[in-house]
Amino acid sequence: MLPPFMRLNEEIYKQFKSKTGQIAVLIDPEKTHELSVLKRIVEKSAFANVDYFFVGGSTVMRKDFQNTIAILKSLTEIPVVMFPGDFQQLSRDADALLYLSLLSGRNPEYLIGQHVKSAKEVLQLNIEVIPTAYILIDGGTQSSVAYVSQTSPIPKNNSSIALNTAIAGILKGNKVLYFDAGSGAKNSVDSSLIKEVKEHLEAVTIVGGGVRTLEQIQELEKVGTNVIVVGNKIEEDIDFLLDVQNYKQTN
Ligand SMILES: CC(C)=CCC/C(C)=C/CC/C(C)=C/CC/C(C)=C/COP(=O)(O)OP(=O)(O)O
Ligand SMILES: O=P(O)(O)OC[C@@H](O)CO
Ligand SMILES: [Mg+2]
Repeated sequence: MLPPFMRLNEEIYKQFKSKTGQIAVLIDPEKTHELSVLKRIVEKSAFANVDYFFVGGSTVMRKDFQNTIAILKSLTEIPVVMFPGDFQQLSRDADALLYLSLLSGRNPEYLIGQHVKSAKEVLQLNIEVIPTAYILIDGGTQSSVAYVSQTSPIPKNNSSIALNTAIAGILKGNKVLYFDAGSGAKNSVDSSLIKEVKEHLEAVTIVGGGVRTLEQIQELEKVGTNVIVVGNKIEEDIDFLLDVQNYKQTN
């Protein structure tokens, strides 16, 4: 028998693939789980034509994670995608799960351990599962993900390791490449890396970490990034979504 998610029609994956320059707002349920705050974010995101909500964090309790997703689903039609920091961060209310393997690291716990611990639960969620090569690139500050996973990111100036990791990720069957400079990164992922990756692979690309300006979004869109993730900037300044609205209208 096929696992249930294989019978689903890859709706979110197809949507990722369909366009470049899509925007995902990252909600970290550890900081943002109150109805009133989520309501404000949802309203402004809908106005800005945001494409997805990603939900996750490096240290989130299951209860906050599941409540946050349930609230988002009750407020909006914008797809809600799980971006889990660990195997506790699962909910059956979401639209899809980024099934992350932390390929930039060499910690077996984040390559297979977390997956084994949650395998049956994931199968029973009966939602779209998107195998994702998760690749950390040095963003100039130690990121929570690097700390929590006890791994080192790929050095920023070594595009050859990053490219080879991406190729290996696709050869291993991942369908999406997520390059992350880490939450609150000083330097976001260089568009030149994405350009190089796109010259070798047709894969869907997601980029996040330290994206705080429309110029960065535009640069990343220009080289073919499918989804650009913005977290901290919106936590600090929700009106950045007005700029996003402007950007979306003119691009
Ligand atoms: C198999 C399942 C269910 C999960 C996989 C779990 C794995 C392998 C995760 C990869 C490593 C990891 C810890 C990813 C975290 C991704 C994430 C949600 C980052 C957001 O970081 P923040 O939590 O916003 O950072 P701050 O704590 O600085 O806010
Ligand atoms: O919070 P920021 O810096 O936007 O980072 C987003 C995300 O990709 C981190 O995992
Ligand atoms: Mg965060």
